[in-house]
Amino acid sequence: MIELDGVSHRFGSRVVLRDLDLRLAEQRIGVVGANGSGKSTFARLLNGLVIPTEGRVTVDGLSTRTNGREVRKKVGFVFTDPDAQVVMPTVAEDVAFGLRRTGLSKPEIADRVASVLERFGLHDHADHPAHLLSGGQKQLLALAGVMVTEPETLVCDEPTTLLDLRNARLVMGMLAALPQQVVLVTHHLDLLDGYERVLVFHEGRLAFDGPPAKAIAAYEDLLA
Ligand SMILES: Nc1ncnc2c1ncn2[C@@H]1O[C@H](COP(=O)(O)OP(=O)(O)OP(=O)(O)O)[C@@H](O)[C@H]1O
Repeated sequence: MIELDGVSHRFGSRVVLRDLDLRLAEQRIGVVGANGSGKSTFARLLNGLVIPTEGRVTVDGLSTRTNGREVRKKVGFVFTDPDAQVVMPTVAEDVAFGLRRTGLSKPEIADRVASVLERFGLHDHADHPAHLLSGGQKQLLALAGVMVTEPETLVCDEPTTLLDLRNARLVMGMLAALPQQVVLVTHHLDLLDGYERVLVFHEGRLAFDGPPAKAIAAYEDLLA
């Protein structure tokens, strides 16, 4: 369970998020809002990539400020651009990278990597250079690299923005099938169909918090 208590965040003198008190318990949570409304900053608070200048974020009681490493084991993060995340020469090595400090043996790592590559449809590419994958395959690889660490929550910051329709569907299909909690930041409101809860940000404030249809109506009102 991720909780935010009295959270505000500023970059320099600029307040980009204000007064957030939230408990994120639902399995599928969407995050929408205009450019610059604070969505990415909010997403990054959830696993300690950003530490709030006021208040605290905890994951199962662990503070992102003091327990960043433990928190990041529980909360995985997928960036918009997989090139920010894909770091090793081959597909299999890249997935194994996330397991390097887990104390797992080499055969255990190889097993886990093989099963994740199979699940994400990348098993035929295990020894291929990661940089030669298509955009959609790279995003799947980034997702596989996070999922191999078995996080309880996956935070995705516009993971389909750079993808064509086919690849976006592929990635969304994989996300939809995950048993884990997913927090999805997106500008594509149709992706939030079936989500339990949608947070609408506006100028750094939480302007609406509720089911998708009402959230989308609230978002449209804000933009009108
Ligand atoms: N590292 C940073 N240093 C300074 N200002 C930042 C930094 N990151 C974000 N900001 C500012 O914080 C505000 C919120 O940015 P954020 O990226 O959270 O918004 P967003 O809703 O995700 O936007 P978009 O939809 O364009 O991705 C913006 O005004 C942005 O310029």
